[in-house]
Amino acid sequence: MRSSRFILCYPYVAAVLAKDPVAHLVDYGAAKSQDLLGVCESPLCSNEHPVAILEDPIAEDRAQAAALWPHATPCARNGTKEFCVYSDPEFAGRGIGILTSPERAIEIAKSKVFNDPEVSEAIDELNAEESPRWMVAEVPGKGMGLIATQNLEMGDHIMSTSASVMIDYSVFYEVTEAQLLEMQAAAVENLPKRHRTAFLNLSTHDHAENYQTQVSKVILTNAFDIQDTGLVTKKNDDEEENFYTVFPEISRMNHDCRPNADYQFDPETYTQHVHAVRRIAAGEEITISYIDPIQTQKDRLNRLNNSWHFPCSCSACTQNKHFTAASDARIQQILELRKQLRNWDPYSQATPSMAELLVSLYEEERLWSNLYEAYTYAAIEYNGAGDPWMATKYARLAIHHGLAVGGPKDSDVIEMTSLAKDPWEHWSWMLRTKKRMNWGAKVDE
Ligand SMILES: C[S@@+](CC[C@H](N)C(=O)[O-])C[C@H]1O[C@@H](n2cnc3c(N)ncnc32)[C@H](O)[C@@H]1O
Repeated sequence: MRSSRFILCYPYVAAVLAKDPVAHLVDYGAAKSQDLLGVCESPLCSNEHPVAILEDPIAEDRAQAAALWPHATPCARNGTKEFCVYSDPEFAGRGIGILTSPERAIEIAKSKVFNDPEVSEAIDELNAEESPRWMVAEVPGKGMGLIATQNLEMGDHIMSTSASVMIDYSVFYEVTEAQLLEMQAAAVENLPKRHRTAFLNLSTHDHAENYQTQVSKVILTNAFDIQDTGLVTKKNDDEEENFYTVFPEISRMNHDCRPNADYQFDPETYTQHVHAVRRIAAGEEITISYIDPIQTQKDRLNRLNNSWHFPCSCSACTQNKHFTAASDARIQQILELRKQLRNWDPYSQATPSMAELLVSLYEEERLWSNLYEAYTYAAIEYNGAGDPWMATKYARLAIHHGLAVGGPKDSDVIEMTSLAKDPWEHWSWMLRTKKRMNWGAKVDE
């Protein structure tokens, strides 16, 4: 399962796309009121008014969070909800700024990554401001981009970096635009100079009139959507747990509908990792996809144009109409096959041959980032039909490719590791046959 996604719009206007996780999908078995106090104008934003603090339901959290973070201002408040900028200029050797509630700031400050020196030193080492594997250079028609400086193989590590600024989604719903601008700018100001410069050098897509707008446009043009990673505890289903996050070096990568690299966020280290998803030659541009690539050319172009405001010029978007029609037909068939393979009703038409076809369609479409999903479908389908050896072959391929894309904690990688270890003990063993033959029902009778 993907834990982060590149997006352009702020959450309240973004339609966030996620890739297609396989194993856990197998079904077997606005904006609110803006009634705000000014940024830190309220006595409740300061610890200097003990009477007000005693009467304030979140005073205790605010004081505790302020004690745990080197910087804990400015803040903005909406009724009983409050959000502040929590900055640690020493985090991972280059600093971080997080816009969130006092309660979540406490939880984050107490997490292992902020307390275990071994974890923080490890991130410090990973943080890639320079690398022998890539360099930043101008790419015609795209601004700056990342170029491979050596040949890379599928699965090769390209870079890992910790975040500059992380914005709790709730902030977007609860604070005014003016407050958001002020808080974002403060988070960037609190970064150490080198890191701040890397952030401010990023593309704003178009002209920015002042510093606050520049910071805001950098965030809009370069943020990743960190989703469902368990970074913070959700108290109920309505609560957001996503963070809008900038990783400056990684944000230099331009879009391609058939990219040669992919990224994954590790919540235990607050680090985003990038790996090659196919062989990349020295001198080639390193690219990622900003959108779900399993869409027809027209839908991809619309999505990039509407959300990102640039015309897609990648080879899959600019090939002639005959190749485009053939590619779109493959995409349509991929979508249809996935539907069948996900269906565990006795009347599903899914077979191992269908899964084989899915694998070859992903290959023809050069969907290297998604290929492990097709391998996962194939492994489950073969196992469901009682062929443990072909199931193991595809499980191993899924692990190999899935590690580069989703990492070791990806749900499909975990599922395939368990299948490869013992296909006969895996939940999918003979499942398709059992369903078709209604074996479970006979046993129950
Ligand atoms: C995250 S930034 C990528 C790095 C950026 N090119 C730079 O100069 O820092 C995203 C912006 O890069 C440009 N961009 C990315 N991929 C592109 C592509 N395939 N074609 C044209 N422009 C692209 C667009 O301006 C987009 O808003």
